Amino acid sequence: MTNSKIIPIGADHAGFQLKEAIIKHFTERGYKFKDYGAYSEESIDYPDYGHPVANHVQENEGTLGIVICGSGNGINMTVNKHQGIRSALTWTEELAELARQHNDANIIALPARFISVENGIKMVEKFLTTDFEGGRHQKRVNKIACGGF
Ligand SMILES: O=C(CO)[C@H](O)[C@H](O)[C@H](O)COP(=O)(O)O
Repeated sequence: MTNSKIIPIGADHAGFQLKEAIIKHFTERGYKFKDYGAYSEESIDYPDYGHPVANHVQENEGTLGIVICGSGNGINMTVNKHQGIRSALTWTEELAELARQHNDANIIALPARFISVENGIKMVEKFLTTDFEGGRHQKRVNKIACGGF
């Protein structure tokens, strides 16, 4: 993915600080974001910030998104309810890379309370710069959509 596409990002209060750090780091490197909030550490509900990111990815083919909450699970579950969204919860760079290479993930979900900011940034870097490998993985990804049931 080039850094010309707008990257939708959303987090709950637990992910707010990591979201801000990611936006700062990558904006300085020429990436552009659509920040769907949250905009502070005031307690709010993660689905309200995950759904807009999923909508953005659905409406903009080829876009990759970022969602963050405390464990990563709640907001990951939220975005995966959307048709065509394949969101991967990751906590290592290799998992972020594999999510793109093997699963063609279009959203990365980060567990802010269990990773460092540095690790979060490294995972996002891998996620945004790794391509789907296709080949044997394409037919498996096609089967995720449950079209055969
Ligand atoms: O959705 C979650 C759990 O799957 C996230 O980790 C939330 O950030 C967490 O539940 C928020 O917890 P809090 O006690 O309300 O800060």
